[in-house]
Amino acid sequence: MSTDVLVPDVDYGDGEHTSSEALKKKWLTLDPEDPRLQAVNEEQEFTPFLLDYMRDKWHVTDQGFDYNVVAVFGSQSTGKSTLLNRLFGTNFDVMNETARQQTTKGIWVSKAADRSLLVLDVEGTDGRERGEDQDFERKSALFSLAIAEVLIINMWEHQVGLYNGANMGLLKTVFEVNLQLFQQKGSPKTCLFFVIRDFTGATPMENLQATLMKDLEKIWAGLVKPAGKESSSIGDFFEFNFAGLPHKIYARESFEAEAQKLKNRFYDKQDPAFTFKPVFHKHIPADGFPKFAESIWEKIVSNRDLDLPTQQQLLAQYRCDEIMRVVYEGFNDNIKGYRSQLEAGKVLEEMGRETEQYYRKALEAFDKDGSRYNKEVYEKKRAEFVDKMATALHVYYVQQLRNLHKRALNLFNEKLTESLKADDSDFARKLNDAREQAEAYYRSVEEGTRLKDANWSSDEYFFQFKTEIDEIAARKRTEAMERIVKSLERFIAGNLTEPIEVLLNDGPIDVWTRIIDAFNDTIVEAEEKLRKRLSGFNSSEQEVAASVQDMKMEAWGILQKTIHDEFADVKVIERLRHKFEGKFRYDEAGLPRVWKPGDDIDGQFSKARDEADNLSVLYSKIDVPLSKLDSAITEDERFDPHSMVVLSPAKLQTLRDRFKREADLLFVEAKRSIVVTTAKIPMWFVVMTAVLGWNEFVAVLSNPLYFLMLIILAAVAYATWYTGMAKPAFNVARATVREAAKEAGKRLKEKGVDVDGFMDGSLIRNGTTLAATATSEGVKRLQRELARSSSSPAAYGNRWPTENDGDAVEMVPAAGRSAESVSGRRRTTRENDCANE
Ligand SMILES: Nc1nc2c(ncn2[C@@H]2O[C@H](COP(=O)(O)OP(=O)(O)OP(=O)(O)O)[C@@H](O)[C@H]2O)c(=O)[nH]1
Repeated sequence: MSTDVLVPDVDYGDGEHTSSEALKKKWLTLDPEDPRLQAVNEEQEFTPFLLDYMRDKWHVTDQGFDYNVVAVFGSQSTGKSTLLNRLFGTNFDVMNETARQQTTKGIWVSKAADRSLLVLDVEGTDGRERGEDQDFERKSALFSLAIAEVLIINMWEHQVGLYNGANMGLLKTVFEVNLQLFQQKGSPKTCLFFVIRDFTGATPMENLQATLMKDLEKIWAGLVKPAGKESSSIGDFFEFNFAGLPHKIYARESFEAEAQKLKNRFYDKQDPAFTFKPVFHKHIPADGFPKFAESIWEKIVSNRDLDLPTQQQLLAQYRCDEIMRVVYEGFNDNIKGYRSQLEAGKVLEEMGRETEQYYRKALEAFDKDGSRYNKEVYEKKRAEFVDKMATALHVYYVQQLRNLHKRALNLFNEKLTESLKADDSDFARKLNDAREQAEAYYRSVEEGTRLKDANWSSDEYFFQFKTEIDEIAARKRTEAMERIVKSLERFIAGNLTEPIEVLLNDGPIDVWTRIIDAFNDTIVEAEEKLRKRLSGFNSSEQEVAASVQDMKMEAWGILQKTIHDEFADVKVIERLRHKFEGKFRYDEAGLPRVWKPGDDIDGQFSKARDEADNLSVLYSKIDVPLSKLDSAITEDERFDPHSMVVLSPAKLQTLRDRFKREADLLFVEAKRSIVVTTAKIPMWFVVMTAVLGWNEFVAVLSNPLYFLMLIILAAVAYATWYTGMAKPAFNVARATVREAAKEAGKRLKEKGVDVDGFMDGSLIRNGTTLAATATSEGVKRLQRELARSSSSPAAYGNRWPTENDGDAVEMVPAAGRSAESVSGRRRTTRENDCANE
């Protein structure tokens, strides 16, 4: 992870804003090749480039706590810069010997060669240029004390023992401020490293050291200490090191040798006198150092209370926020691609595994940098960070659950439909299998998507999912049961339709008993089938009983419908006529009757008619006791006792009337057939023909030519009849005769002969000579019969004619086909009459 952080605009200390861009512009005169940086300029402004230098030029920001800070203090032109350059390989400006002017202005910072060590070269104290103004040296001392682990106090040997020359006044300030800055127990100590320049050795170092310590103790004793720190010693807050450096010019070799030894104390960790002890470290992570240093300086400059622990906490907050922001950006870049896919309704099965990785990586990166800061702040910020990432992921989790919900439901639907494709058997097991698969899929994707650290609950979503599965299952179950019932309905209908039709056609006296028996047998069988099929539904006995009950009522409905269909008007009339004709038109042997004069047509008619009428009465209702029906049907509230009535009385009467009209026609037909038969060949005509034509008959038989012609004519007649050409031939002949007659009539008329009677044409129009040959007596009988039979239903007021009704009846028109038929026959009769006349 990168901890690259731009110089912020906000001072985290108290919210005071700094325009870093403006500041940067002002500072842009920097030489990019210069490895040094002026941290604080003469106007007491802090550089906006410290982070850039530390990160890009010195590469220190990623060092965590593995870096050190050293600052040098001392009077002006005491060789401080020379010392730092010699010890740390820096290139701070060194005073020109000839000018003897102050060279270091403000505070400069550079990185030591070959080591993560920041070196601060501080403007010399007692400077001629600043005169009596000690403000800057106090501020710079405070600043150095706050951020540096080691303060090198640079002084000439001859200054030891002098209050001002040894900077004792400044040190007093340092001690006082230190007491405020590092009040808390366990706060880091600071190392005060006294380097005695131009050390001659005349006074042993131990003596110089003792003198200095005596002066320092004296200053410490004179300090007003804060409450709780009254008895604290100087050693509680500082450690002291001492070193002497011979004259740089007059004892060059010794200077170099001692300088090398001194360098080792800053570089060599194995050196027992190694300066940078962990206890001196200020615990500011390298990446937070620029901001920390800046905020400290701003506090100092603005003369506000400088509470270092608070500053450290604030820095921790600031840095943790910064780290969080940077890390979260990377995390968000990784996960944002899922959004569009989820919104498109996809189920991303790998998303959970991947987001978990991104989450772990981000947390690791945050921990790496954030954990170096104040623990309390870091942990708080970490929790915030975890929450932030989890919140972002939870949105995806919920969307995933929504998509998953649909996908798993589809899966359930598909599985169930597929398994029920063959049949509905084992419905409960198939349902359970499909449900288990869908739920397992839901669970596995849900678990895979859930962030391990989060305690998200999917219970509500899962409950909703299960509820919908239940709804689908219930629907599928209903559908499957409906299919079973449907197939049973087909079975019931198939079992009932034909037997009912046959029974109704036969019309035995116990027709209803037999129909109900067939019905009862069918529902017993259907119940058995239903129970068997429902056994795969894991239904309770109560549910099964309810289904059986429904099935029985359904069966009852089917029976009624079947009966209803069978009792359509046409069918009832057909059956009655069938019954009637069976008795009236056929004899006991089943042969068609040929009515002859003297036959008891009326008797047969009455008998057949009564039988048919009885049948219509039998049909009128399902004539069985209710007890014969399954009590489950008769006791059901849906059962209507009126459903036993097949034909309402009014309907029955209408049908009877219609049938009677048809029966009447048959009766008339029968009567007419006798008239026709009778009218066909009158006996006297036969006798007269035999008598008058005896000679011709004998002549034909005795003459071979005539006889041959007779045979030929007979053969032609037979062939014509046999090939079905008789009627066409007859029509042709009739048309020819008619035309010939017309022609003849026309010619006769032209010659003045009256031919109207001849042109009447009734003989020809009737197409039969039989009517012409019928006797007027026969025709009169036919007329009587027609008049009597045609008028019977209306004339007798819907009752059958009796012996007393007499012949004189009123003619009434009959409806429908019967009426046409009757009127047609009336016409025929009138025409016959005309012919006879
Ligand atoms: N006598 C003596 N002179 C030294 C020593 N080291 C450096 N000088 C000289 O002292 C003069 C000042 O040196 P600087 O290193 O510039 O001193 P400084 O304390 O950094 O000066 P400012 O930054 O102006 O405060 C230079 O002319 C050096 O040559 C030393 O050990 N002894």
